[in-house]
Amino acid sequence: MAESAPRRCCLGWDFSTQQVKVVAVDAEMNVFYEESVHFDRDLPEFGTRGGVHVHKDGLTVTSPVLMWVQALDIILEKMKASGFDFSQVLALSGAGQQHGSIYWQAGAQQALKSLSPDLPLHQQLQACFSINDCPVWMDSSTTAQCRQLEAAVGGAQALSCLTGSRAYERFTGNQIAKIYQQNPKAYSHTERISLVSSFAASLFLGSYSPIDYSDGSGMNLLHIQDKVWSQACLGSCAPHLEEKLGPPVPSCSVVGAISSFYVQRYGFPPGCKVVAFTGDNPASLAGMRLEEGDIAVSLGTSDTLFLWLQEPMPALEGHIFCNPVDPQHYMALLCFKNGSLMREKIRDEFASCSWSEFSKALQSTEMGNGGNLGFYFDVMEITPEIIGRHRFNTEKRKVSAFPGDMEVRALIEGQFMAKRIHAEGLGYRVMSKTKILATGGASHNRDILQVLADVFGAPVYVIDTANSACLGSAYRAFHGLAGGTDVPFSEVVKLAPNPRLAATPSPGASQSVRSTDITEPVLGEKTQFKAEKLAEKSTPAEELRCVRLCVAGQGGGKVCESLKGGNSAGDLAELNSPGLPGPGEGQEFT
Ligand SMILES: Nc1ncnc2c1ncn2[C@@H]1O[C@H](COP(=O)(O)OP(=O)(O)O)[C@@H](O)[C@H]1O
Ligand SMILES: O=C(CO)[C@@H](O)[C@H](O)COP(=O)(O)O
Repeated sequence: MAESAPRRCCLGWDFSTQQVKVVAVDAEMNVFYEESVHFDRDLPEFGTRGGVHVHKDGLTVTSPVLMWVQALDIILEKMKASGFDFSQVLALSGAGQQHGSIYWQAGAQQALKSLSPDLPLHQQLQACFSINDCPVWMDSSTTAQCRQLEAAVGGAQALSCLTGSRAYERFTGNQIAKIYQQNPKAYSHTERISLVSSFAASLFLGSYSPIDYSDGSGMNLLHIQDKVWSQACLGSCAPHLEEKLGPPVPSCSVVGAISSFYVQRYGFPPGCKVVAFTGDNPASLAGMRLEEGDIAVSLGTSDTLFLWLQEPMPALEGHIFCNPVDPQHYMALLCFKNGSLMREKIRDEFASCSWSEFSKALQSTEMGNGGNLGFYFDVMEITPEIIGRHRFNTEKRKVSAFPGDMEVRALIEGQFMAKRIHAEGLGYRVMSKTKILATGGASHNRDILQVLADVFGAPVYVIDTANSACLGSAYRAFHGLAGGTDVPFSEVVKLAPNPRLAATPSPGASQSVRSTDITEPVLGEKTQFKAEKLAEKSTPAEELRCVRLCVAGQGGGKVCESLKGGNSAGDLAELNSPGLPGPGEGQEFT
């Protein structure tokens, strides 16, 4: 709740997959206010599940743009009703789910500039969008556009060297290309294309906000070293794209002052600054004050794993983004689509729809799950591209089910094992000083964090606010206010509370790695090699391929010659690329 004594602060927003959230942070870096609006629960008229619409083809996934606008109206009204003192807000920044795109219709800029304080935003912006249902990060319908883009720039590795990633279906350039090809009329009526982050910033600015370098790196369009749009990529995706995107800016830029709409309707000070919004994962990096050598694991709608990098080393798996708090540096990211919604499904099937029953199942089963392994991908996974549930018993035979509690442990161990193996594929090594920083909704669950500590063999830390994207956005607002690039981010947030230890590896974790061969793929060193070896001994060919895909992904492989050099994450591992399955049918989350 807001306090009555005036408290100068910055606001941090997060427009994530399932909700809009906000925190207020005071000058001593204390969080003193939090609020959220949940799309499914608070805006049922939009008919979303998990904040999205999954279309009949199982691949197309969208969210209604007006739902996001209305969610902002609701959360601002909630803040006002609680007595929140908007007059104390010095600056604000925010984050958005990455990759999603918003299409502003010709004339929308004018509507944004002339907002009346007498009406909520959603009533005034109804006619501002040429696409009402926006593609979001869960979409995997643009394989054809991905292949076109890679071919246009000389292949997947060449695209990765240029933009930090090979072509991914959810990346915005490929989504824009699909809109242009399938709905050219809507494309030509579009005067501006925003990411979810820059769209949200535009709502506060009352004018189009530029895209920041860090979230812009998730589009397959930005030259991540030169920090300009790649003409080759733009040209391959759609005509006149550069003018529809506008020039990208450093992530710590002040993009303007808040619109008079907020001054008059809510009492924000007219000088309140808007600092460029960025992607939710980059914002989380800021919120957790990640340092080189640490690894962050975000357990939100998606699961992501990210680290700070000094030098970009783009490969065929994972992503390199411009760093949101230091324009000279980068971050590496792996994204797993089957995150919280997959855990919710297993919870509902095997733990009576209850997180406490889910925790009991983890407590009642042994580390290593007696040698039973499971990989669960109810929707087409991103890392690696695979679908289905794949369980292997102690004899390494594929089985169709486990007893309930074992199923829960197999899911969580399998999810973290995949994360460790894919991180190692990018060159990351768990070392004695490694800290894992956990965030996102599932980081509330201590039993899940214990498995994370056991699988990585490293301590897990959390911050008090599980929403590190909001927190990072407030910190970034302070950074922008203090002068952005001229001031080290670490200096601005030095008063922020340190992360708290939440779990340490259980005694015997390393013991069980050595003592039983089946736990090695889950807990041990050289995991990929051993998992493959185990599987080769006893698993039929098709299942072996599945294990390989699960544990090894598609391989990081070659480093771009031009980018070779020091890498704080260690040397990039050469993986044997096992090849990928063709795109399969997606499934609806239910
Ligand atoms: N106690 C818990 N144990 C495991 N998962 C949880 C728990 N509480 C919340 N969650 C998960 O957190 C998810 C939301 O995480 P959050 O980081 O807020 O997502 P997003 O930012 O993508 O909207 C929910 O889908 C839910 O499954
Ligand atoms: O696609 C990615 C990252 O590449 C996702 O991580 C989205 O950014 C969605 O974030 P959450 O809503 O799950 O936090």
